[in-house]
Amino acid sequence: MTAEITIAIKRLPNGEGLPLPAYATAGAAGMDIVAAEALTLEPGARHAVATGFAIAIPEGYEVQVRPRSGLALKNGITCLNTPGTIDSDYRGEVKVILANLSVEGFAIERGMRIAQLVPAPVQRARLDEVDALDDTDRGAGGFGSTGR
Ligand SMILES: O=c1ccn([C@H]2C[C@H](O)[C@@H](COP(=O)(O)OP(=O)(O)OP(=O)(O)O)O2)c(=O)[nH]1
Ligand SMILES: [Mg+2]
Repeated sequence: MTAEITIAIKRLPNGEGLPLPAYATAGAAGMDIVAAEALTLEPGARHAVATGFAIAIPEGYEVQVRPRSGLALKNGITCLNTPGTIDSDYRGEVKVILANLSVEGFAIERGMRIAQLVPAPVQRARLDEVDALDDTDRGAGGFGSTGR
């Protein structure tokens, strides 16, 4: 059993009767979250899907909203902004920005598991503005500069 953090969760009126996010298996990295609304996502469309809950993440952590591979592979449904970032100071409803990359419409049902939440520690940084950066072998080479 790895260390756990505690995240406060508040069920919103539109989340009444829905399961809260939960791990599907003992070793799951993500808690599955369900849709709090029903809609059909047309090909190429996107929608911020309601989840019916809000959370308060401890300072020093974020929660990532990640797609489910089954929906991606079978239906072309993904999180457009993956991984979505839930800030520790956000108190609004968690939403899942789903996009349909397939050529068929996809029906999202209320209660359907649409994404997963993965908490992660956050490393913040202070910027130190300088006139010159140190030299490296790579230098400014990037974007395929080392070949295929
Ligand atoms: O998949 C997501 C991504 C974000 N959010 C919420 C929580 C997050 O804390 C807030 C802001 O997200 P982000 O910083 O990614 O978006 P932004 O476009 O930079 O908005 P803002 O100006 O509000 O920071 O929106 C979600 O509910 N789901
Ligand atoms: Mg932001």
